[in-house]
This record gives sequence, C-alpha cells and structure tokens, in this order.
Amino acid sequence: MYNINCLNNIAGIGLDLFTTDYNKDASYEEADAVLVRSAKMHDMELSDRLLAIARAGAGVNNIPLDKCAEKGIVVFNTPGANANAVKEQVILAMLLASRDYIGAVDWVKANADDADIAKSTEKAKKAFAGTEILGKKLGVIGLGAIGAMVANSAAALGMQVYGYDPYLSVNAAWSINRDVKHIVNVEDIYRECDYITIHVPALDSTKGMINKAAFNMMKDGVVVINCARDILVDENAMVDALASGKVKKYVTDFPNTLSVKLENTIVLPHLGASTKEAEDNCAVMAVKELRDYIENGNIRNSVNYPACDMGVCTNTGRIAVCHKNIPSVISNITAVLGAAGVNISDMLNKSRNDYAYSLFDLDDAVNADVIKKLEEVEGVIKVRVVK
Ligand SMILES: NC(=O)c1ccc[n+]([C@@H]2O[C@H](COP(=O)([O-])OP(=O)(O)OC[C@H]3O[C@@H](n4cnc5c(N)ncnc54)[C@H](O)[C@@H]3O)[C@@H](O)[C@H]2O)c1
Ligand SMILES: O=C(O)[C@H](O)COP(=O)(O)O
Repeated sequence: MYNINCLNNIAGIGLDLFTTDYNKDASYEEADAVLVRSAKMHDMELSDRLLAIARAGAGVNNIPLDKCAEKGIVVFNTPGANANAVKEQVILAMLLASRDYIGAVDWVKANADDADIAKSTEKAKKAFAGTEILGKKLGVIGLGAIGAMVANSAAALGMQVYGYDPYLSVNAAWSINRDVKHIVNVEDIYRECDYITIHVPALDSTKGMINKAAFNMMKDGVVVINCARDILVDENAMVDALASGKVKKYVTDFPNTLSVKLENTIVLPHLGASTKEAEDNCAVMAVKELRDYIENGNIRNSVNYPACDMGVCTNTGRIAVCHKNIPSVISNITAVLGAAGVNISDMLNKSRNDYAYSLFDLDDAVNADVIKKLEEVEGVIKVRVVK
C-alpha cells in the first residue's frame, strides 16, 4: 500500500486513477507521494519516506527542488496541461485592457435602479470605449506551452505577433504559427509592441526581467500582461510606469500587497489555471506520472531529476537509484550486484546537472544486505526496490 497526501484540492478524475493499492487519505508525514498545486512547501519537513512530489500544474517555485533532489525525492510537474486555460485568460486580459469592460459592468450595476437606463446607457457608454486588438502588435516573451498557444491564437485574431524565447525547444518551435515573427532581441519587443505578455518560469535569471530599463524602451500606452508569476515584473518600477502613462494598463494574475493598490491595473486572483478542463488535465497527468514512478521507477516530466524510462519490468526484479552525477557510482553499483551474484539484464542511466538516476533490471532477487551495500556506495542518495 502506498500513501498519498494531497496538499491542495486535486481533481477527482485524477485521484480515481489510483488503484486500491493506494491510500489517498494519508497525512503529509506518512506520505510516500504528495500531490500539490500552489501550497508553499519550502518550509515543510521532507520525510525520509517521501519518494515523489507531483505538482498538478506548471510552476514549481513553491517546491524546494534542490532540497528534494538532495533527498532523492523526485519532483514532477504537468507541462502544458493547463496551458489552454491560461491562453484564454491572456486573450481576455488583452480585451479587458482594450475597452473598460470592468468599469462598464460596474456602471450598469450602479445604475440598476435607473428607470431610464436604456437612454442613460447611450450617453454613458463613451466613457468605456476603447480600441481593438486587430492589427496591433503583441510581444510574447517565453514561447513554451502557454506562450506558443497565446502567440498562435493572437495571430489567428489578426494581431501582429512577435515571439521571443532564446531557449525555445524544437518541439515548441514546430507548434508555432509561421506568422509569428521570431524575435532574437527582447528589446525589439519592448520598443515595438502595443501589448506585451510574459510566459517564462520564475527563476533567479528571470526575476524582475520587466524592469525600469524595459519600461523605458516601451511605447507610450503599452499594455503589460502577467499571467506567469508576479516576481517577473518589477512592480515598484511599474508604479512609475503606470503613473507616467507609459503603461496604459497592467493585467496581473497575482494579487500582492503592492499590485492590489496599483492604478490602472486589473488584478485577477490567480485564476489562470482554474478551469475544470485544466484541473482535470493536470490531475490526470500528475497521477499517471506518480504511478509510473512508484510502480515502474520511470521518470517523466521531472523538474529535478532526468527523464528515465524503461517501460514495465518483465525481469525478476528492478531497482531504482537516485544518485549524484559523479564518477564511479555506476561501476560501484554494478560491482556490488556482481559480487552478490546478481545479473543485470538491462540498465539505464541518465543525468541532469548534479543529479543522476539509474534503473537496473535484474535476473535475480536482491536481499536487504545487497540493498544496504548499494546505499553505502559513495554518491548514492536513495535505493528503491521497484519490483
Ligand atoms: N496564472 C496561472 O495560473 C499559471 C498557469 C500555468 C503556468 N503559469 C506560469 O506561466 C509560466 C509559463 O508556463 P508554461 O507552462 O508555458 O511553461 P513552459 O516551461 O512550457 O515555458 C516557459 C518558456 O519560457 C522560456 N524561457 C525561459 N527563460 C526565458 C527568458 N529569459 N526569456 C524568454 N523565454 C524564456 C523557456 O524556454 C520556455 O519555452 C510559468 O511561470 C508558470 O509558472 C501560470
Ligand atoms: O503554475 C501553474 O500551474 C499555475 O500557477 C496554476 O496554479 P494553481 O494550480 O495553484 O492554480
């Protein structure tokens, strides 16, 4: 029986994929695997028992990835599973910024008791009028799962789309409409675009990337949309950019003590991924990843360990080893197995930065003594008998 703990609400369609071999109501302390959305895990204890954490979503800045890797806890996310939901919100954000729909709806509500509202409307509406997005230039920074969808949809709506992503994967590049202009210098986006939307991960290297220098380059009256993470935009610099009219509207999905008080800003309550479809997609993907890891030792879509997949084990046994990416670990592991008379019928070793992961399919069963010797190999972090 494996213990599963959910730190946030996870869609039932995903949880239903756990068989009776899983206890889905386990506490965090006794969990073998954890499912999480945005709950902050940085200050939480990581038990020795914990094998894996699956983030039902994209952003993993709420999880201590290095600390987990150091303890042999594999962290997964669900790339692309909520991308369409965010894309739809970005299209909404552009439209909300183009006409004052929010002010307009508020006006109608405030005048609900006006017996002459049909007539008053025709006088009042000009206060909420705006512009169209057709033909305007949209700059998309980050062309991953979400950025690529935003770029394609905006192009389909008749916008001139500029896309910037210096680390674009080949797969992502294939998915991008040929009408999207490939930008190699982000400053071209700052200088030329009427709308700018950011879709990069929250990393030390991306923190505050939309800053004072970036605002200075932008056209007067630009719209900035942030459905990625608040720390990507220097919101202190945004205060001045909004006050001067450089930024006409800021739409952010991240309320914080500063953003909620900004003028000309529409703050949404982190709603980007909150659709039934996205929640279902994320939950299903996360549970499948966890099950494949727990039952077969395979790693797909990890953010702190390498991808490593040997399918379902058809041999006598399989062991999985999380280890440091240093010399001699594999040779020392195979030496321990060889000395115990255990034949390796197949193996796979993959590395990612400082960490590595190896699967060994075995023709013979391993006993506790062999496992203990494997755990003592220098650089080995965690050894698990998968089968
Ligand atoms: N508002 C929400 O509810 C919500 C939902 C999902 C994702 N997100 C956030 O949206 C962002 C994007 O998510 P995704 O699923 O598209 O991720 P993704 O990993 O598919 O795409 C991110 C892209 O950013 C690119 N990138 C990295 N650094 C860059 C840089 N300095 N300049 C330009 N491009 C850079 C990468 O090459 C990658 O293509 C993340 O920050 C994620 O946390 C928010
Ligand atoms: O990174 C993500 O996937 C989003 O920010 C969604 O977060 P949520 O799952 O808490 O809605």
